Amino acid sequence: PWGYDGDNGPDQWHKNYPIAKGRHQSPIEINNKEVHYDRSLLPWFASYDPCAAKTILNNGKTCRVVFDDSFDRSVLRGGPLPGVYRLRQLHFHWGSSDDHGSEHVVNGVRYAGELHLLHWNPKYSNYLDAVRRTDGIAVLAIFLQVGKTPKPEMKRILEEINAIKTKGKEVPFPNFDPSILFPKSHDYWTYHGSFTTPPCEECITWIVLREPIIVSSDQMAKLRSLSKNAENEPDLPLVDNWRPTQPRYFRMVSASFL
Ligand SMILES: NS(=O)(=O)c1ccc(NC(=O)NCCCCO)cc1
Ligand SMILES: [Zn+2]
Repeated sequence: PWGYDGDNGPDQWHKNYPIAKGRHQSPIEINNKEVHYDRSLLPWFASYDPCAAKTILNNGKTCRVVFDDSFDRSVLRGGPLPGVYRLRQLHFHWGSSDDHGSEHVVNGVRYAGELHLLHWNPKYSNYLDAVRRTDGIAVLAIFLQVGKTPKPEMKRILEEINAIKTKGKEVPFPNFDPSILFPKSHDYWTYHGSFTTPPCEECITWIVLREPIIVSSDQMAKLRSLSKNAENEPDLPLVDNWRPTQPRYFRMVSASFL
């Protein structure tokens, strides 16, 4: 199966997922020189129900929090989106050290990690149908920057890490509103792209926040303490689960700010 190692890593994915060599792949480099300020872009809003949070799990590829998306309970709207999109899950990408780990890169800056909040368009009958549509999915991406004054709200997620150390572990994660993780500024870049892992479908409206959230080096170390193997297998650290940036081709990256 696909992974992030030499033999099954990003350069090999196209063998089983040809769209990985498509024209609308993610992540990408976001460079000020090539970004277009779009004053018609609206602010985005998240209205999340804390009771929609269900579980937190380790799937061997990332740490994921799953939400009830059986109705419009926790939604993202506004920004570049034509309507409301339902929150389905959030997960992280991180490096093996603090100097890299994000998927998007901003003016050459790599962050220690990246948080993705994945939402789908309820105009489609279910998530798997939305994945096949260019306007099916919206991902809100937030950079994790290592600093001295970490965001206390990250603690709740990192406290659960010990319970999901190995692949396949899943525990209840009730009463959590992920909007407490948001930075002050809602400034964002937006462009059309894809899943950053197989199946690499080009179904995502990306909303990448300009302002990172601050985490501590210890908090990043906590994420790196996860294992990609199952409980009874040799220990393999779950680190460097990020895809390198992909060609932008003829895509416009719009900015909501000057
Ligand atoms: N990192 S990312 O772009 O936010 C991302 C989110 C979900 C997924 N995968 C996913 O939802 N898979 C289940 C449905 C796949 C349909 O074939 C992959 C990458
Ligand atoms: Zn992701």
